[in-house]
Amino acid sequence: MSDIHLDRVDAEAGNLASPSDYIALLKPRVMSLVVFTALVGMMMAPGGIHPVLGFTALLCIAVGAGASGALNMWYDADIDAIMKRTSGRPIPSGRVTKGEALAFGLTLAAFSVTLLALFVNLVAGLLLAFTIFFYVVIYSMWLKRWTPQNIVIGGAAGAFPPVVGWASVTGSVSFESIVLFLMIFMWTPPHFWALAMFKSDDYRRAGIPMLPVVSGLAETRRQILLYSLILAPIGVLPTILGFASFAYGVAASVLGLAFVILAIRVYRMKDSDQAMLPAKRLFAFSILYLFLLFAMLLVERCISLIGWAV
Ligand code: HEM
Ligand SMILES: CC(C)=CCC/C(C)=C/CC/C(C)=C/COP(=O)(O)OP(=O)(O)O
Repeated sequence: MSDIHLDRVDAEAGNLASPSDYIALLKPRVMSLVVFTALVGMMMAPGGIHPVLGFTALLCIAVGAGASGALNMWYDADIDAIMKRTSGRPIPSGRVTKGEALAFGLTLAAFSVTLLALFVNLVAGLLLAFTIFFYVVIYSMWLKRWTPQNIVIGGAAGAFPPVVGWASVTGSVSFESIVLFLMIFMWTPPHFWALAMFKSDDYRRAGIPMLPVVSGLAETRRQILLYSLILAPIGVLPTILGFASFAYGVAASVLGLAFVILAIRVYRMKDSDQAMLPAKRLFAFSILYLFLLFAMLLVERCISLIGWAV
């Protein structure tokens, strides 16, 4: 029987997809922070945008991010079925066929890019298209299965959303939006490798060359600390470069110090440490860290807009 026929047999065996399965294809929890960073990029851009256009732009970025998640799950269906962490996802569990996920992702990608390009501006539309392409083709189809540096380069896909948000307002890429890109780009390796440390058996079973699988836990711990030491000062760049307040700089410095302290605790872990609490703590803190940095930038921007309006 053909793959598609088998897929259909699975789906008709009582595993029919529900709307929540299609929502799961969008990776909503991961993408929520991605879209938040895009909102901050949009709000920090000079000049402002009509609320309707701003909402449309954010909707397109959210739908585009979801589309990239669905296309990532379509392509990764084989390894997702092998890894415990992902085996319950809609495609490996037979609730959605690969063909349905592919059609769903392509439709959402085409819709979001076209709407953003026509309703907001072409530069933002092209940047969104490139981000989707980078995540689905460059990262998921090529880097992820080829090199232990997969998430370092692939991390660029996750760092583009604030650049797309900024371009939605200005129609261009600026030095400040590149700084926002850098903050996420340098954040991604410690964010992900902390997780990969306690999920390395999954990746080994799936044959994915993640750093802990290829170079071992000691090298992974070393690189987590290295990237964390680079990330901490980059988080303070908005103040250093004059587009955030001194108060933001102090808070970002404290958060960066906390990030480095957690990374040092990971670095000091023993290979025999099965619980891997320091790695789990760093992974959880990495999400809070990025959210707090971008939330502080957003609050500052809103205060300045209100102050300007009053
Ligand atoms: C190549 C870059 C990235 C990789 C390889 C990566 C990898 C992962 C993985 C494997 C998970 C666990 C997800 C799960 O088990 O369902 C995760 C969780 C998460 N990631 Fe990342 N991530 C990346 C970039 C980002 C970016 C750019 C953001 C946001 C700006 C982000 C935000 C999150 C959030 C919020 C979670 C927690 C989701 C949950 O609680 O289920 N990630 N990441
Ligand atoms: C606007 C737009 C297109 C935004 C996309 C932003 C983006 C690329 C975020 C990265 C999210 C992520 C979990 C990557 C890991 O994929 P994985 O396949 O390594 O993770 P998995 O194993 O959990 O599927």
